[in-house]
Amino acid sequence: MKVHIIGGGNLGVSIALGIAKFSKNNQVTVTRRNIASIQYLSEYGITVSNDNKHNIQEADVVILTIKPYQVDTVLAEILPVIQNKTIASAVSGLSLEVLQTKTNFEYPVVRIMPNIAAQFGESATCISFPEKYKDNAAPIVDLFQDLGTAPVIDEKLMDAATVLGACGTAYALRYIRASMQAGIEIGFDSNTALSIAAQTVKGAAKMLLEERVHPEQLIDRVTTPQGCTIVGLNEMEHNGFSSSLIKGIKTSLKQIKG
Ligand SMILES: NC(=O)C1=CN([C@@H]2O[C@H](COP(=O)(O)OP(=O)(O)OC[C@H]3O[C@@H](n4cnc5c(N)ncnc54)[C@H](O)[C@@H]3O)[C@@H](O)[C@H]2O)C=CC1
Ligand SMILES: O=C(O)[C@@H]1CCC=N1
Repeated sequence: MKVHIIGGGNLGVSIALGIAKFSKNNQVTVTRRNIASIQYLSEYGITVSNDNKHNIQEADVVILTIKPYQVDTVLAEILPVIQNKTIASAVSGLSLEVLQTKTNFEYPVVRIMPNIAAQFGESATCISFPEKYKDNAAPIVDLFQDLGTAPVIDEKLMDAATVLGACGTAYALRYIRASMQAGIEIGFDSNTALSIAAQTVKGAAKMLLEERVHPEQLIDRVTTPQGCTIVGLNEMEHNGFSSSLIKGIKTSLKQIKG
Protein backbone atom coordinates (compact mmCIF):
# COMPACT_ATOMS: atom_id res chain seq x y z
CA MET A 1 0.00 0.00 0.00
CA LYS A 2 1.16 3.54 -0.72
CA VAL A 3 0.63 5.72 2.32
CA HIS A 4 0.84 9.51 2.19
CA ILE A 5 1.10 11.14 5.61
CA ILE A 6 0.48 14.88 5.80
CA GLY A 7 1.89 16.41 8.99
CA GLY A 8 5.30 15.00 9.86
CA GLY A 9 5.14 15.91 13.53
CA ASN A 10 5.01 13.71 16.62
CA LEU A 11 2.22 11.43 15.47
CA GLY A 12 2.93 11.48 11.73
CA VAL A 13 6.55 10.45 12.24
CA SER A 14 5.57 7.68 14.71
CA ILE A 15 3.14 6.22 12.19
CA ALA A 16 5.65 6.49 9.34
CA LEU A 17 8.35 4.73 11.36
CA GLY A 18 5.89 2.12 12.58
CA ILE A 19 4.86 1.31 9.02
CA ALA A 20 8.48 1.18 7.87
CA LYS A 21 9.44 -1.19 10.68
CA PHE A 22 6.36 -3.35 11.28
CA SER A 23 4.20 -3.41 8.15
CA LYS A 24 5.45 -5.14 5.03
CA ASN A 25 5.14 -4.02 1.42
CA ASN A 26 4.22 -0.40 2.00
CA GLN A 27 5.65 2.80 0.62
CA VAL A 28 5.42 5.83 2.86
CA THR A 29 5.68 9.53 2.09
CA VAL A 30 5.62 12.10 4.90
CA THR A 31 5.19 15.81 4.37
CA ARG A 32 5.57 18.89 6.52
CA ARG A 33 6.52 22.46 5.77
CA ASN A 34 10.03 22.42 7.25
CA ILE A 35 11.56 19.00 6.67
CA ALA A 36 15.04 19.53 8.13
CA SER A 37 14.21 17.70 11.37
CA ILE A 38 12.66 14.68 9.60
CA GLN A 39 15.15 14.14 6.78
CA TYR A 40 16.53 11.19 8.75
CA LEU A 41 13.37 9.25 7.90
CA SER A 42 14.79 8.60 4.45
CA GLU A 43 17.22 6.17 6.13
CA TYR A 44 14.16 3.99 6.78
CA GLY A 45 13.04 4.14 3.14
CA ILE A 46 10.47 6.83 3.87
CA THR A 47 10.07 9.63 1.32
CA VAL A 48 10.15 13.07 2.91
CA SER A 49 8.81 16.19 1.21
CA ASN A 50 7.76 19.76 1.96
CA ASP A 51 5.18 19.53 -0.82
CA ASN A 52 1.89 18.00 0.35
CA LYS A 53 1.14 16.96 -3.22
CA HIS A 54 4.45 15.15 -3.80
CA ASN A 55 3.61 11.59 -5.02
CA ILE A 56 0.07 12.04 -3.71
CA GLN A 57 -1.55 10.88 -6.91
CA GLU A 58 0.03 7.45 -6.48
CA ALA A 59 -1.15 7.12 -2.88
CA ASP A 60 -3.78 4.57 -1.80
CA VAL A 61 -4.50 6.43 1.40
CA VAL A 62 -3.85 9.95 2.65
CA ILE A 63 -3.39 10.15 6.41
CA LEU A 64 -3.89 13.51 8.11
CA THR A 65 -1.77 14.02 11.21
CA ILE A 66 -2.13 17.78 11.44
CA LYS A 67 -3.70 20.04 14.06
CA PRO A 68 -7.43 20.75 13.74
CA TYR A 69 -6.85 24.36 12.63
CA GLN A 70 -4.59 23.20 9.77
CA VAL A 71 -7.23 20.95 8.17
CA ASP A 72 -8.98 23.50 5.93
CA THR A 73 -5.72 24.77 4.42
CA VAL A 74 -4.43 21.27 3.73
CA LEU A 75 -7.72 20.04 2.25
CA ALA A 76 -7.94 23.08 -0.04
CA GLU A 77 -4.50 22.19 -1.30
CA ILE A 78 -4.90 18.43 -1.81
CA LEU A 79 -8.55 17.79 -2.66
CA PRO A 80 -8.25 18.93 -6.29
CA VAL A 81 -5.57 16.28 -6.91
CA ILE A 82 -6.82 13.25 -4.93
CA GLN A 83 -10.14 12.30 -6.54
CA ASN A 84 -11.71 9.28 -4.78
CA LYS A 85 -8.72 8.59 -2.54
CA THR A 86 -9.39 7.47 0.99
CA ILE A 87 -8.65 10.10 3.62
CA ALA A 88 -7.80 8.75 7.08
CA SER A 89 -7.84 11.46 9.72
CA ALA A 90 -6.10 11.30 13.07
CA VAL A 91 -7.08 14.88 13.81
CA SER A 92 -8.48 15.02 17.31
CA GLY A 93 -12.06 16.18 17.65
CA LEU A 94 -12.72 16.14 13.88
CA SER A 95 -15.88 14.08 13.41
CA LEU A 96 -16.57 11.99 10.32
CA GLU A 97 -19.57 14.18 9.60
CA VAL A 98 -17.50 17.37 9.62
CA LEU A 99 -14.75 15.74 7.58
CA GLN A 100 -17.30 14.56 5.03
CA THR A 101 -18.77 18.05 4.84
CA LYS A 102 -15.31 19.56 4.36
CA THR A 103 -14.64 17.05 1.55
CA ASN A 104 -18.04 17.57 -0.12
CA PHE A 105 -19.03 13.94 0.61
CA GLU A 106 -16.91 12.94 -2.40
CA TYR A 107 -14.11 11.00 -0.68
CA PRO A 108 -14.11 7.83 1.40
CA VAL A 109 -13.23 8.90 4.95
CA VAL A 110 -11.93 6.97 7.93
CA ARG A 111 -11.25 8.26 11.43
CA ILE A 112 -8.20 6.79 13.13
CA MET A 113 -6.89 7.47 16.61
CA PRO A 114 -3.41 5.96 17.06
CA ASN A 115 -0.85 6.84 19.70
CA ILE A 116 2.86 7.51 19.41
CA ALA A 117 3.76 3.93 20.35
CA ALA A 118 2.88 3.15 16.70
CA GLN A 119 6.59 3.71 16.20
CA PHE A 120 7.25 0.57 18.26
CA GLY A 121 4.36 -1.50 16.91
CA GLU A 122 2.43 -0.98 20.15
CA SER A 123 -0.25 1.61 19.38
CA ALA A 124 -3.84 1.16 20.55
CA THR A 125 -5.44 2.60 17.42
CA CYS A 126 -9.21 2.99 17.50
CA ILE A 127 -10.83 3.24 14.06
CA SER A 128 -14.24 4.34 12.85
CA PHE A 129 -15.80 4.84 9.43
CA PRO A 130 -19.19 5.17 7.73
CA GLU A 131 -20.54 1.69 6.86
CA LYS A 132 -20.52 2.52 3.16
CA TYR A 133 -16.72 2.92 3.26
CA LYS A 134 -15.96 -0.40 4.96
CA ASP A 135 -14.09 -1.73 1.91
CA ASN A 136 -11.93 1.41 1.81
CA ALA A 137 -11.32 1.14 5.56
CA ALA A 138 -10.32 -2.55 5.55
CA PRO A 139 -6.70 -2.06 4.39
CA ILE A 140 -6.28 0.79 6.89
CA VAL A 141 -7.47 -1.46 9.72
CA ASP A 142 -4.98 -4.10 8.53
CA LEU A 143 -2.21 -1.52 8.42
CA PHE A 144 -2.81 -0.35 11.98
CA GLN A 145 -3.11 -3.93 13.22
CA ASP A 146 0.51 -4.24 12.15
CA LEU A 147 1.30 -1.26 14.40
CA GLY A 148 -0.38 -2.66 17.54
CA THR A 149 -4.09 -3.19 18.09
CA ALA A 150 -6.76 -1.60 15.90
CA PRO A 151 -10.31 -2.10 17.15
CA VAL A 152 -13.14 -0.69 15.03
CA ILE A 153 -15.41 1.29 17.35
CA ASP A 154 -18.58 3.34 17.20
CA GLU A 155 -17.77 6.87 16.10
CA LYS A 156 -19.48 8.36 19.13
CA LEU A 157 -16.63 6.92 21.22
CA MET A 158 -13.79 8.35 19.11
CA ASP A 159 -13.24 11.36 21.39
CA ALA A 160 -13.20 9.03 24.38
CA ALA A 161 -10.74 6.81 22.48
CA THR A 162 -8.53 9.84 21.94
CA VAL A 163 -8.33 10.42 25.67
CA LEU A 164 -7.97 6.81 26.78
CA GLY A 165 -5.74 5.55 23.98
CA ALA A 166 -3.76 8.56 22.78
CA CYS A 167 -3.55 10.95 25.75
CA GLY A 168 -3.27 7.76 27.81
CA THR A 169 0.35 7.37 26.74
CA ALA A 170 1.18 10.56 28.62
CA TYR A 171 -0.78 9.52 31.70
CA ALA A 172 1.04 6.18 31.81
CA LEU A 173 4.40 7.92 31.42
CA ARG A 174 3.55 10.28 34.26
CA TYR A 175 2.84 7.26 36.48
CA ILE A 176 6.24 5.86 35.53
CA ARG A 177 7.92 9.20 36.21
CA ALA A 178 6.34 9.41 39.67
CA SER A 179 7.44 5.84 40.43
CA MET A 180 10.92 6.71 39.27
CA GLN A 181 11.04 9.74 41.54
CA ALA A 182 9.90 7.64 44.47
CA GLY A 183 12.50 5.05 43.52
CA ILE A 184 15.23 7.68 43.77
CA GLU A 185 13.91 8.76 47.16
CA ILE A 186 14.16 5.21 48.44
CA GLY A 187 17.67 4.65 47.20
CA PHE A 188 18.02 3.96 43.46
CA ASP A 189 19.92 6.02 40.95
CA SER A 190 17.59 7.50 38.35
CA ASN A 191 18.47 5.13 35.49
CA THR A 192 17.92 2.05 37.62
CA ALA A 193 14.71 3.49 39.07
CA LEU A 194 13.42 4.23 35.56
CA SER A 195 14.26 0.76 34.24
CA ILE A 196 12.55 -0.94 37.16
CA ALA A 197 9.46 1.31 36.98
CA ALA A 198 9.06 0.97 33.19
CA GLN A 199 9.63 -2.80 33.11
CA THR A 200 7.17 -3.25 35.98
CA VAL A 201 4.47 -1.40 34.03
CA LYS A 202 5.29 -3.41 30.90
CA GLY A 203 5.01 -6.65 32.87
CA ALA A 204 1.72 -5.63 34.49
CA ALA A 205 0.27 -4.67 31.09
CA LYS A 206 1.45 -7.92 29.52
CA MET A 207 -0.17 -10.01 32.26
CA LEU A 208 -3.45 -8.17 31.83
CA LEU A 209 -3.44 -8.47 28.05
CA GLU A 210 -2.51 -12.16 28.11
CA GLU A 211 -4.67 -13.31 31.00
CA ARG A 212 -7.65 -11.04 30.14
CA VAL A 213 -8.66 -10.76 33.79
CA HIS A 214 -9.77 -7.79 35.89
CA PRO A 215 -6.78 -5.84 37.28
CA GLU A 216 -7.96 -6.50 40.84
CA GLN A 217 -7.48 -10.25 40.31
CA LEU A 218 -3.81 -9.64 39.59
CA ILE A 219 -3.55 -7.07 42.39
CA ASP A 220 -4.84 -9.75 44.77
CA ARG A 221 -1.85 -11.89 43.80
CA VAL A 222 0.53 -9.10 44.82
CA THR A 223 -1.08 -7.88 48.03
CA THR A 224 0.23 -10.25 50.69
CA PRO A 225 -2.01 -10.00 53.84
CA GLN A 226 -0.55 -7.46 56.25
CA GLY A 227 2.16 -6.86 53.65
CA CYS A 228 3.68 -3.73 52.26
CA THR A 229 1.70 -3.54 48.97
CA ILE A 230 -1.76 -3.13 50.45
CA VAL A 231 -0.73 -0.39 52.86
CA GLY A 232 0.94 1.52 50.04
CA LEU A 233 -2.06 1.09 47.72
CA ASN A 234 -4.48 2.22 50.39
CA GLU A 235 -2.33 5.26 51.17
CA MET A 236 -2.38 6.14 47.43
CA GLU A 237 -6.15 5.78 47.31
CA HIS A 238 -6.59 7.90 50.46
CA ASN A 239 -4.69 10.55 48.54
CA GLY A 240 -6.95 10.29 45.49
CA PHE A 241 -4.94 8.07 43.14
CA SER A 242 -7.80 6.48 41.14
CA SER A 243 -10.02 9.49 41.63
CA SER A 244 -7.49 11.96 40.24
CA LEU A 245 -6.87 9.75 37.21
CA ILE A 246 -10.58 9.47 36.47
CA LYS A 247 -11.05 13.22 36.93
CA GLY A 248 -8.09 13.95 34.65
CA ILE A 249 -9.41 11.68 31.91
CA LYS A 250 -12.84 13.33 32.09
CA THR A 251 -11.25 16.79 31.96
CA SER A 252 -9.28 15.81 28.85
CA LEU A 253 -12.50 14.61 27.21
CA LYS A 254 -14.24 17.91 28.00
CA GLN A 255 -11.36 19.75 26.31
CA ILE A 256 -11.83 17.77 23.08
CA LYS A 257 -15.59 18.22 23.05
CA GLY A 258 -15.05 21.98 23.54
N1 LIG B 1 0.82 13.51 19.47
C1 LIG B 1 -0.01 12.50 19.77
O1 LIG B 1 0.29 11.65 20.62
C2 LIG B 1 -1.31 12.38 19.06
C3 LIG B 1 -1.80 13.38 18.25
N2 LIG B 1 -3.02 13.23 17.64
C4 LIG B 1 -3.52 14.27 16.75
O2 LIG B 1 -2.66 14.32 15.63
C5 LIG B 1 -2.56 15.65 15.15
C6 LIG B 1 -1.08 16.06 15.13
O3 LIG B 1 -0.60 16.04 16.45
P1 LIG B 1 0.98 16.11 16.73
O4 LIG B 1 1.68 15.18 15.83
O5 LIG B 1 1.12 15.95 18.18
O6 LIG B 1 1.27 17.61 16.32
P2 LIG B 1 2.63 18.19 15.73
O7 LIG B 1 2.52 19.66 15.87
O8 LIG B 1 3.78 17.48 16.33
O9 LIG B 1 2.55 17.77 14.19
C7 LIG B 1 1.81 18.46 13.23
C8 LIG B 1 2.72 18.62 12.04
O10 LIG B 1 1.99 19.14 10.95
C9 LIG B 1 2.87 19.99 10.25
N3 LIG B 1 2.07 20.89 9.44
C10 LIG B 1 1.44 22.03 9.81
N4 LIG B 1 0.81 22.60 8.78
C11 LIG B 1 1.07 21.80 7.71
C12 LIG B 1 0.73 21.88 6.34
N5 LIG B 1 -0.01 22.87 5.86
N6 LIG B 1 1.15 20.89 5.53
C13 LIG B 1 1.90 19.86 6.01
N7 LIG B 1 2.28 19.76 7.29
C14 LIG B 1 1.87 20.71 8.13
C15 LIG B 1 3.64 20.68 11.33
O11 LIG B 1 4.85 21.22 10.81
C16 LIG B 1 3.88 19.57 12.30
O12 LIG B 1 5.09 18.91 12.01
C17 LIG B 1 -3.41 16.50 16.07
O13 LIG B 1 -4.67 16.68 15.49
C18 LIG B 1 -3.49 15.67 17.33
O14 LIG B 1 -4.65 15.92 18.06
C19 LIG B 1 -3.76 12.09 17.77
C20 LIG B 1 -3.31 11.08 18.54
C21 LIG B 1 -2.08 11.12 19.26
O1 LIG C 1 -2.97 16.43 23.33
C1 LIG C 1 -3.61 16.35 22.28
O2 LIG C 1 -4.47 17.20 22.02
C2 LIG C 1 -3.35 15.23 21.31
C3 LIG C 1 -4.57 14.40 21.10
C4 LIG C 1 -4.25 13.06 21.67
C5 LIG C 1 -2.89 13.13 22.07
N1 LIG C 1 -2.38 14.32 21.84
